[in-house]
Amino acid sequence: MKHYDVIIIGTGAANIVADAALRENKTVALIERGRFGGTCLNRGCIPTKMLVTAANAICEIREARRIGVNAENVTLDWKLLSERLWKKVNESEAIRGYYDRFPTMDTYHGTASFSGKKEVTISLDDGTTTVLTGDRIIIGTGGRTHIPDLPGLAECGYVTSETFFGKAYPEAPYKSLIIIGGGPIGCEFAHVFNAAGTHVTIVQHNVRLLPKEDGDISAFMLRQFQNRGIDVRLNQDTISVRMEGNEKVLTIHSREDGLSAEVRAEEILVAPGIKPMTELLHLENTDVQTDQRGYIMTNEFLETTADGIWALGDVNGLAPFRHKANYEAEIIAHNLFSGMAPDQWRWAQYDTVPAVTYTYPEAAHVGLTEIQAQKAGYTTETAVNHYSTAVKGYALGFEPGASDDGFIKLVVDGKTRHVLGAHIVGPEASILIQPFINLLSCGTHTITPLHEEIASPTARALRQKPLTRTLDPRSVYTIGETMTPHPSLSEVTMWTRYYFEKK
Ligand SMILES: Cc1cc2nc3c(=O)[nH]c(=O)nc-3n(C[C@H](O)[C@H](O)[C@H](O)COP(=O)(O)OP(=O)(O)OC[C@H]3O[C@@H](n4cnc5c(N)ncnc54)[C@H](O)[C@@H]3O)c2cc1C
Ligand SMILES: NC(=O)c1ccc[n+]([C@@H]2O[C@H](COP(=O)([O-])OP(=O)(O)OC[C@H]3O[C@@H](n4cnc5c(N)ncnc54)[C@H](O)[C@@H]3O)[C@@H](O)[C@H]2O)c1
Repeated sequence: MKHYDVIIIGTGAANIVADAALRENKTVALIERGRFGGTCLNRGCIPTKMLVTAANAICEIREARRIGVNAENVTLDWKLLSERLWKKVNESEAIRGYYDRFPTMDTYHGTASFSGKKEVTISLDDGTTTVLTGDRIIIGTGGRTHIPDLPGLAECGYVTSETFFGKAYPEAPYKSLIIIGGGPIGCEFAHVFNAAGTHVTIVQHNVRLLPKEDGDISAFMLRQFQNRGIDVRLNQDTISVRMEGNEKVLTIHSREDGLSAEVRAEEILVAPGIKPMTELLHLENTDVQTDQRGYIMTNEFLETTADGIWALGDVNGLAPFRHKANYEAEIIAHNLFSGMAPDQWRWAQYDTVPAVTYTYPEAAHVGLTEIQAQKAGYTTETAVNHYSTAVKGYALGFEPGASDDGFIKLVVDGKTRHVLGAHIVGPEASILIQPFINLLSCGTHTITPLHEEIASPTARALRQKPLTRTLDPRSVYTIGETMTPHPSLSEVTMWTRYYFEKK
């Protein structure tokens, strides 16, 4: 049985912790059951944004007519786009080789599960098993698509974001596509395939598209989708799927008027949310506790209920975004492997996690919605400003009062006039949101305990002090520690700290 200073399960954002441990010359075991690099690179943010960027260009070129630019026959070269996409995704093949160069690291390709409190058994891909122990164990196993229990779905076949960026990747855009789920995955895929000429139908359970966005933004996005010919069915129960010839037929049931209907397409993409990858871990052999939904509970230091085990990213159920997973990984790396004394430790705050949906146009937000702010007891004021009011917005073709004239909605505390939340819908919302993320992230923060019952002796002591931290807006370190929506162009400007530190 081999012993390590650090065992890391999952090679998404947890690789950041691996890098920090290696810099401290720790012995590290890195375990991955799928492709090295995790969801973001292999089947998430990166390949979707390769597709979205091409789809954006199609929409922009078509709309440029209104500012006097005519281009005929705008078509999508799916083959070229796909070649570029897979070239990027296949960078994952180099990741394991990169880590294998470190004498203090062993990489394992297989499925990890706990066989003891600090003991991990790996079912390796070659059919053998191996058992490891570790002083510190980091769980970064992510999540995967939650498949609804829908009669006929398995028999008729379907794709998920995982299989789409795998065996089911199509040789050409579908002729027609049903998308189950109107969240970020459903809406981004709808945008891509609509731009590619596919007839897209979204079947959404919620009464809104993108229900995690401000209500006005959801309504705006619905209008844009409908104007571009996407068939959006809101407030629906999915009942069953059957084949009719080569078509998949989905029966739906309106939750509003009780009427049933059928939608049909060549393929069905299932995107109704994710569930945590915890079931293979056999956490019952540890002291790691999960919540009712199966997510690993973590505190503000990413400690779990088990001594010496940390968890980060999608598996803890707190804002499933890559920038949030990176932020958490950097906190663990800083606290465990930078040689900092506990009073220099960092802790996670989740009130400034930004979110961007990369549709056309983009939707971005940080902080509270108006309703959330009112529920939190604020007397709110809002300010709305449309793209058409700015010279650049008008130059881009937005006319006052037009149905596609995007906007920013600021939610402000009526008493202090502090910004509580910013919500933007329109071109490059992912970039326009960044100043508000920086604004809300800067200043002096006092530790906010999360899951107070999860408390190592150090965490308890730091909470009692209580620890404070000042993020000076001018400091490159503050810039580096402020979240940047992944993968927005703001990363070019916001990742300066990495270049400064020559990482
Ligand atoms: C289609 C799609 C688009 C997305 N787009 C964006 C976006 O634009 N912006 C954004 O911020 N977020 C986006 N996300 C979300 C983002 O990808 C995730 O939040 C992020 O990748 C989570 O990182 P992680 O490190 O927690 O987990 P992951 O990157 O999922 O890594 C976990 C790894 O652990 C491995 N693993 C699991 N169980 C075991 C085990 N028992 N043993 C060994 N290995 C195991 C898995 O194979 C996986 O490789 C998107 C997600 C999807 C699906
Ligand atoms: N740009 C980004 O940052 C980005 C992009 C894609 C995904 N992600 C992340 O990945 C995660 C998964 O994305 P997602 O869009 O699948 O999840 P989601 O949970 O945000 O949205 C899923 C939607 O599906 C609907 N739904 C659930 N069950 C349904 C059913 N049976 N029939 C019809 N509709 C149903 C829900 O009402 C919900 O609005 C999200 O948490 C998201 O944060 C982020």
